[in-house]
Amino acid sequence: MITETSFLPDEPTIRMDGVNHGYLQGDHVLGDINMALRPGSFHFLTGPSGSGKTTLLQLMYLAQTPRTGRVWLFGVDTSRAERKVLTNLRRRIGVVYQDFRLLDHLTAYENAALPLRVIGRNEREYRDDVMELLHWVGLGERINAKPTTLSGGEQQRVAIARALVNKPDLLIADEPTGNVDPEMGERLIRLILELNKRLSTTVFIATHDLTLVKRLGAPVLRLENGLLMKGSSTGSAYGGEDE
Ligand SMILES: Nc1ncnc2c1ncn2[C@@H]1O[C@H](COP(=O)(O)OP(=O)(O)OP(=O)(O)O)[C@@H](O)[C@H]1O
Repeated sequence: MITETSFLPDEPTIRMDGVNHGYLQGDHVLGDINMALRPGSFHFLTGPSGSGKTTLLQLMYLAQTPRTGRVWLFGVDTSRAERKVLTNLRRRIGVVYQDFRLLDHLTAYENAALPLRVIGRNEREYRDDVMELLHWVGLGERINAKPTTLSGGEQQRVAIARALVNKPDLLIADEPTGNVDPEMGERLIRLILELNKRLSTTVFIATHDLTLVKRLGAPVLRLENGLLMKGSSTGSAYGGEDE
């Protein structure tokens, strides 16, 4: 059993060995996923609706445990780690959920600042950073608004700010531009790219937006029939460290 997190900089940020997962007896939403993401890499994940993108992301941020196979995070085999270690690993991941998961009783500012509050940071230290981030995602005028009064796109931008506020080592985003116009979508992805370059954050983004993917030119992995393929639908099965 692993009881503490040691930092292993040369290890992939995330590695999956023989991961198989499904929900109903006999189904295989994901079959034999083998992959490794290098620290500081940036990937898009595409695939038809229902191909298992959200499932794969949930396995990455430990919201689900694979039926078989292993998930390694920051060099730690999560199947052998204690709960306390898993909590610490999880805190190094920023997640943008497809359904946002904002807290309705908190303002946009409070929602975005939540990860910092949870780890006990002093508001005086982080207030300016959170405000700057909210301005950057175009919500400078809406910092005191509650989620129920925000549009879908505005809620999505709060969710992105919340995922980035802690400068995570790994950012996982499920359709982060699904509710904003193309211009705002590109601006948000460029913000994430900046984080990727400046802080070497590893980024993994599931999206249907193939136009955006093409324009940004980042490597693409594609889920098809339960397998992870490189690039387009004609690409080869993905079985190793990314280039
Ligand atoms: N909690 C669940 N219980 C049962 N089946 C589920 C559950 N979650 C997902 N599934 C099924 O697993 C398959 C993959 O779903 P998933 O949401 O991972 O796909 P996706 O590629 O993210 O889809 P989309 O692009 O539409 O969001 C689908 O057939 C879905 O119906």
